[in-house]
Amino acid sequence: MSVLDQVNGPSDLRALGSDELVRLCGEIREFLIRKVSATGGHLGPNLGVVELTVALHRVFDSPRDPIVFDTGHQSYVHKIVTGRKDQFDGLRTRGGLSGYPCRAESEHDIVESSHATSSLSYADGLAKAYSLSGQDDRTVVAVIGDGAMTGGMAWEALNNIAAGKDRPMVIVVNDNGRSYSPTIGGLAERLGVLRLQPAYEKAMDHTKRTLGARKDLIGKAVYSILHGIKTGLKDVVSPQELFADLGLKYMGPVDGHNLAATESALRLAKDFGGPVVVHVVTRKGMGYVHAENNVADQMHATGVIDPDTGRPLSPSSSVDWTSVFSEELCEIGAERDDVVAITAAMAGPTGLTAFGDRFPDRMFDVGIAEQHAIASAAGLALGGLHPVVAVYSTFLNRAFDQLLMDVALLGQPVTLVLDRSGVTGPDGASHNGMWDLSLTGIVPGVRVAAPRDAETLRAELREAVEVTDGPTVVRFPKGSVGEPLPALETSSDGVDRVFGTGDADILVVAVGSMVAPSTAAARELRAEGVSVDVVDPRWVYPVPQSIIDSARDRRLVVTVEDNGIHGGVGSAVSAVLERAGVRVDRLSLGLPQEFLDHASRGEILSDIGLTADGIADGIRRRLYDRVES
Ligand SMILES: Cc1ncc(C[n+]2csc(CCOP(=O)(O)OP(=O)(O)O)c2C)c(N)n1
Ligand SMILES: CC(=O)[C@@H](O)[C@H](O)COP(=O)(O)O
Ligand SMILES: [Mg+2]
Repeated sequence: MSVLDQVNGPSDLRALGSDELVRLCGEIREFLIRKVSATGGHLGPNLGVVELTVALHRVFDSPRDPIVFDTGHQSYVHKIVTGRKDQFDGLRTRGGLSGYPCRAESEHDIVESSHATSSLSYADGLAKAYSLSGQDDRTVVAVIGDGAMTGGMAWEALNNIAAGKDRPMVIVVNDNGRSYSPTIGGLAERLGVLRLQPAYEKAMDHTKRTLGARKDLIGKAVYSILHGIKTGLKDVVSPQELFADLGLKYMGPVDGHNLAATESALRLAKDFGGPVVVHVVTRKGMGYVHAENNVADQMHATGVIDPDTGRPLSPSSSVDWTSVFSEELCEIGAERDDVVAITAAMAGPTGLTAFGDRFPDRMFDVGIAEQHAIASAAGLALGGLHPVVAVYSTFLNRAFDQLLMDVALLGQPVTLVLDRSGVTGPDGASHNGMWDLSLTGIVPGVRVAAPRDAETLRAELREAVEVTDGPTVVRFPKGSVGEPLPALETSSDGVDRVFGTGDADILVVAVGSMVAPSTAAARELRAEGVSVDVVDPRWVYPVPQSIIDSARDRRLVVTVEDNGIHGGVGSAVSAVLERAGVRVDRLSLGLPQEFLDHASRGEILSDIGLTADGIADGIRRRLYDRVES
């Protein structure tokens, strides 16, 4: 029987001896490689926290001592040792194990959002609650990556945590030197240099073990020389000063793959009885050569791969939205040297790597700091440039005020490119980009484009960077860009009719990725004698006048969008029609205002009815109050 077979909860970990623990960590690593290769997921981050997570659950008494994982993508080991190892075949699939902590799965899972940098705020709140309710014997534990530490909220929280000298809290900084790519900025440098001085660490450890025991002159002399080196470094790097200056105790750096060392550091920190930062140095992808050697992102997030080669089992042959954006931005960048790009630690996933390679001086990685990304873009625009900020749609939520008050209020020419708009799927509720059309819809002066295919993406991106008097947004979904959808006719204000004769009973206003299924639905309905026109506004905000004019003589005006149904394009169209005195029956099709459980994008859109059949049925129901059997 393997050691892992004996582990069905944290208490089982505490009964294991050191040899069994070494075996267990090896077995967990092999388990992760085998299982995550088959499902896809965050293989690299979880391989990096095997020993750390085992140590955490041996030292702390979860859930009494809550362990809050920041971002949560590195919580697979936590799930394995808290009784869910048998559920990994369904990882990130409908009805299967979530790829992030999930309160419904376990009492050991405290938070769920996959948005980085909120763990320390949760921890501060939990610690205050325990203090106020007389539960001072509970230690709050937060595990935050070096990448997540580049988010501003971390420093807002640390500022408050430092004031709670008597509130037990252990903040584990899991420092693997990377977000997707190497972590950037002053913090990374400070965390990094000590991390890169293993010789110093080994010398210090050796001294502590040998000479440190000697209280004579030699022992003291050698120890003080080494300590002097560390102190000497302090002007340059030492993170303990960084945290100590905030009034926080700092311990480290600790080798996060040395289980005994990590455990003893965590025990010391737990006994301290107040807030302690434990700086743990780990390696993303540890123990899997194909992850460790993956220079792009050390297998931060993989699809289904061959575990023996690390290569995708079914490499995608179709062109994806991100690649089309990446290529077009590079062409724009070659034509206009005032165009600059900003990423929030996701140059690769958002397609900005190529732009950065070609125009290194015009590419800024600001860390996981979307608020700073957009506010600094306003500064770049005020300085006469045209910044293009590429983020995942869901992360715009984090920086809405910066779009509204730092960009739009000043009418600054900033272009936001929102990748992963609409339903994303396997990453669960907090990763769906289902709020961006609602959020941007209330920004005065904003112009929002939703391309339907590669050609309209290229065109609308070019149109966006030509705008000089306010923010522009271009949003598109995850995955393949699909077949070209040519226009039959284009109105004077740029609205494309993609189906119908232009005088049909029903007008369908389809947004972006919903143009294709809406057109297929219209074809289905035409075969039943129902006349439908399908138009693509291309620029959905402000709502084009020709949409208003075209709605006047219709039996029904339908809007279809891959966005929450409240406050999106459907709401905007209804509002402008009402303001224009256009009385017409309306049907808004979109995502329910709910947190959608993880499943594939296709499964979720099908469940909701944002497919050709679903859209056709929605229209039939409105027309005849019946559904095609
Ligand atoms: C607000 C926000 N922006 C971007 C992301 C996308 N993202 C997920 S994990 C990750 C890197 C996290 O780096 P780090 O905190 O160092 O954790 P590691 O993967 O290295 O363990 C990023 C940028 C996110 N989850 N949340
Ligand atoms: C945890 C996180 O935010 C990202 O790693 C995300 O899982 C990546 O999503 P994509 O696979 O859509 O790039
Ligand atoms: Mg990291």
